[in-house]
Amino acid sequence: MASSSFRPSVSDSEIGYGSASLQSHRRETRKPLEVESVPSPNSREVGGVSEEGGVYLTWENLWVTVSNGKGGSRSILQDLTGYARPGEVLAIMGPSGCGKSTLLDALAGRLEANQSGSILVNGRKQTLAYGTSAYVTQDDTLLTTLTVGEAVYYSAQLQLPDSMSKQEKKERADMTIKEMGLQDSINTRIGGWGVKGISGGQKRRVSICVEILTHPKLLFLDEPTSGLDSAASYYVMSRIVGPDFRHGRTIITSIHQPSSEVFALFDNLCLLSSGRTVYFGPARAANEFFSRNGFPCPTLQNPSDHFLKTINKDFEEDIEQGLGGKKPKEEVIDILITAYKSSGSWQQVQAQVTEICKQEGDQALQKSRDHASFVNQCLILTKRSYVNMSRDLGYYWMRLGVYIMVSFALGTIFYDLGFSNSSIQVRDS
Ligand SMILES: Nc1ncnc2c1ncn2[C@@H]1O[C@H](COP(=O)(O)OP(=O)(O)OP(=O)(O)O)[C@@H](O)[C@H]1O
Repeated sequence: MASSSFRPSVSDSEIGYGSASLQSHRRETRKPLEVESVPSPNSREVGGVSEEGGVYLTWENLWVTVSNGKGGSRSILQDLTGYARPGEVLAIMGPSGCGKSTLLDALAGRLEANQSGSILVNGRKQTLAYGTSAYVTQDDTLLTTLTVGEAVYYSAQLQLPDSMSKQEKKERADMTIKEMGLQDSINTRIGGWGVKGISGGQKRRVSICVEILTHPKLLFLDEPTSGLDSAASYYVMSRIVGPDFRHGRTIITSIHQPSSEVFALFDNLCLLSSGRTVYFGPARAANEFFSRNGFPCPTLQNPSDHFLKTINKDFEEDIEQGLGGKKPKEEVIDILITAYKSSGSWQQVQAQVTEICKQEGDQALQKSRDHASFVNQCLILTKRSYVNMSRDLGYYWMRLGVYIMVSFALGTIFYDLGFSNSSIQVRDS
């Protein structure tokens, strides 16, 4: 699991996690989802159930509330319902501040804020076990002095169990590096402030490598393409959500402004505006939803740009609604939210959630995977820290300089002090 600075405090809600995979001996007998949905071009659906043995995540009536600083509260997420299935990629999109990261955090069980509603894993309220899920945060927290290979290999040693040999861990690290297309940069330093290293896109991929070493069934990605140009974004996203990588995995990603090529990689889309659902459903049907409600995407415009422009109320600009004339943004958003709540997409989402939850009977809790023992973790961290410090000359020499200065300052106090009481009193005065 990704490093997390906080843990959930949701004891009063129905929310719970667990790791679960569908028991293999019941796989053949599982009923297909009976919901008629637009088939996804990317998913590997078999009789309505896209992938087997994976993690189905559903959330219903999810609210997240924070204090508004004036003794009251403010809802960041309002009554969200949705699902994510194995072998599929769910993209969470919306204007800045609409609640994308909050939704991801809530689903991943990393939220401190008050939340209510139900989040179920394979139809059950359960806790995701170690190694079942991973969370790639928006910021890359990598040691800049290590090479790509070292960063991934040290992580493999920390995360993978002692029952795996060093060679097996190395192989897993190499395979993951290859999977993310980083084999040519394996010996290049990550680099950072003042030291040139790999590119921003490669850094994002290293961060992802580190998180997927345990082969998590559920992957959360927070803005995996932030700071990348459109070509790099496509390259990164096509690696992450490509057919080989997504197989059996449930991937949920928040994303700001995908190009049309990147957008085409998504199966489902959750479009948020001020914490409310504007649209949830097949990504390729979103255009039709906007057109049907009077906001067609202009020719040659990227659909995702059009969606975001239409529902972004940070900048006052009236929007043309078909023949209905221009409408203020607030009104446009309300029209779309109301239209979604009365659409077939909304009914399909509810039906899918119900169907997924119905299948819970045959889903066993997955055992928590092992990681390196405490002693091994201490040894690996010490070694990694030593490598890091010895390579970071500025940090190393600056510390050495400070220590020498402090020693000198303290030494002068005792220099030529003598051994008698009077000499100590003289120095004291
Ligand atoms: N702990 C908190 N306390 C108060 N407000 C919060 C808290 N967490 C999030 N918010 C607010 O909730 C809203 C949604 O935040 P969030 O980070 O989820 O948005 P986002 O869609 O991910 O934004 P961006 O795309 O810019 O990263 C923002 O207005 C933010 O200020």
